[in-house]
Amino acid sequence: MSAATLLGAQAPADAAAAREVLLDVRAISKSFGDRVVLSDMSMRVHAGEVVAFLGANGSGKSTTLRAVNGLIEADSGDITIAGVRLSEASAQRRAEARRTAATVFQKIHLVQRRTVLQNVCAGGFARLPGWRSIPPLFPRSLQEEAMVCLDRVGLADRAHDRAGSLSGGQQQRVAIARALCQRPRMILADEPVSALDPKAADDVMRLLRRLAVEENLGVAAVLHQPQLARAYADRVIGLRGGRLVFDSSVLDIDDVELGSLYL
Ligand SMILES: Nc1ncnc2c1ncn2[C@@H]1O[C@H](COP(=O)(O)OP(=O)(O)OP(=O)(O)O)[C@@H](O)[C@H]1O
Repeated sequence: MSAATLLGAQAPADAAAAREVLLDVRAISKSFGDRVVLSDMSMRVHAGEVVAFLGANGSGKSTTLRAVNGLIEADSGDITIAGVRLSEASAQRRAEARRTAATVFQKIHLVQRRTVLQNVCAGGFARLPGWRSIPPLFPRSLQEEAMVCLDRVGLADRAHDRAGSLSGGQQQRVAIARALCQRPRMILADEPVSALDPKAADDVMRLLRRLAVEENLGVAAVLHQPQLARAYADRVIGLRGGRLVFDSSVLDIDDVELGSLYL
């Protein structure tokens, strides 16, 4: 039995169809100069599911997530986040919608000399317009909320330690707590486990799956390990050369198809 099955059965595709759509990407394309890196890419993320992006280096996985979180803008196509169609929304509505999708990166970017709690509070502060840097003191209510977020990732007992004293896997869980402090509906994780050892990678993936199953968050994670997708995702999106190759329930896809992405 896979770890994901223990945490909650991986949903068949028709179950996902009945859930709320948190992210709807329709036919987006993106070029850098004359280089097309994403063509007609479409995908959805539903509440309560983990979607894994797989594909060789340069296949467009991160570009898709960046078009969602606003680090880049797609050249064409449509993105709807939490019911807000970005192309038709005001700049303020677009920013609000994008804040419902918190991003976690491979490079963890905690302020190492600050405490774990202060780093998590920064996620709550990021909800405020005009936020730039971590202030020395956070309001008590925000500290309490940050403690709850740390508890959700199993690190409340490390709240007052310096972030730099934690292991890589623990720091990634703190980064996820910081993302939770933004009160997202969805977590976009761009290679969240690529820098971690196998045990820490499992811990982080198990946490993301638990947040989906128990808290109804949507999770979209770029992964380089097909076996982690198989263990922890409900759906797998395969990309090759900026094009969607498949979008399947993990129950319907075999190792040959997964492996073919890397040929
Ligand atoms: N800002 C940019 N300017 C120019 N080219 C870019 C830019 N961002 C990405 N690219 C190119 O777009 C292509 C797709 O990149 P992307 O990061 O989406 O791939 P990926 O599937 O996430 O790959 P990897 O697994 O290596 O991270 C790559 O060839 C990359 O070099």
